[in-house]
Amino acid sequence: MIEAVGLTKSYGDKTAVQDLTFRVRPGKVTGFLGPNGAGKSTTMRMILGLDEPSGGSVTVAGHPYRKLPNPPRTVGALLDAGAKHGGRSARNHLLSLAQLAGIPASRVDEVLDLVGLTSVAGKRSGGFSLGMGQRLGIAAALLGDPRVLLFDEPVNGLDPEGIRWVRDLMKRLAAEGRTVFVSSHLMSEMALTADHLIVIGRGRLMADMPVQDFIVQNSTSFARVRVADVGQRDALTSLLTGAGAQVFPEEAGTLKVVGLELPQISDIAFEAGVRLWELSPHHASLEEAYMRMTQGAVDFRAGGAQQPGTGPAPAFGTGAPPGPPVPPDHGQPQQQPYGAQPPSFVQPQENAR
Ligand SMILES: Nc1ncnc2c1ncn2[C@@H]1O[C@H](COP(=O)(O)OP(=O)(O)OP(=O)(O)O)[C@@H](O)[C@H]1O
Repeated sequence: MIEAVGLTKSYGDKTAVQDLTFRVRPGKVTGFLGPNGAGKSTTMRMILGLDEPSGGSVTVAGHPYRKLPNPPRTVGALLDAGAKHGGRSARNHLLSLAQLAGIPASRVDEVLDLVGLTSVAGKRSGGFSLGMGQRLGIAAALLGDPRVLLFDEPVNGLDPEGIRWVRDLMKRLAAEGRTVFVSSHLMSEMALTADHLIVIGRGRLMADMPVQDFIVQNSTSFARVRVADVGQRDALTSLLTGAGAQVFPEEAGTLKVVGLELPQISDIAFEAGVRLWELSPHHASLEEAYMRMTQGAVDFRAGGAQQPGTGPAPAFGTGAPPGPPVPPDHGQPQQQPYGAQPPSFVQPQENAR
């Protein structure tokens, strides 16, 4: 179990993580979701004792990481698959980590086998593909056979086969009763992998619930309505709104209607003498719900087309409201802005077996 209480981290006047309280339970894959810059890596680093909280606390198996009696047996982590000595073979890389942690060398071959790297164990890891590098990072995380595992964006850059492999592995580890905490900015991936979701945006908790509940609460059904006479659109909007619907005009001239069944919309239009050219059912995807929930909580957006908090209000739906408008923050680097490379294995300098 991982438990955060009021966890906060500030860098100068920048608050990366704010008052996060959550529990990550064993026997489940818990997805840690948030857009770029939401504070996922910072949170993971605090869990692993690599960053000191500015406020609050976080414990793993009841202890702050640095006070764990036997860290590598308790927690394994993949933070950055690139953090390895490329000149070393995969086996030697793992052997050196095992030695530092007091883990028997025989475990190295076990984990190489587990991640499917046995046939390339003697090859320089510097020549590995992205997928092989991820597997090696995962092998390092598994070395101590820990009960708690953290993976930061483990499927980044992987091909579909690699993604599937990681997904199956996470599920298997959770089925063995381990605590599996995996970060991602992809809702679609987490919907397939995770049992439980913790969603953050701009460092704040936005959702903490089972995936199924998130789906039920956030996948919104709506109707798309096209009126024959554009001049009647506003009148129909008022009638539908009066009947309890939320109505949003769309760019194509259609109306998006939330909260009324299709026959109700049809009847209201019929009684008002409004001729419809389209009345169709639609379902917002989970990805859309997540985007809507975290809208305004995004530090970095591809193409720079939209600044944080300045996007359109949520078009419809039931997600949490977007955060308040926030000034752009393009001065910050996107990933691992700390200078030092985090280890792919949380080093047990003390108390190693
Ligand atoms: N050492 C630092 N100094 C200043 N600001 C930092 C530092 N580390 C992180 N930040 C800022 O804190 C915020 C959270 O960053 P973090 O890397 O934890 O987010 P993330 O959710 O992991 O994002 P990504 O998905 O892009 O990795 C960002 O605005 C980032 O710029």
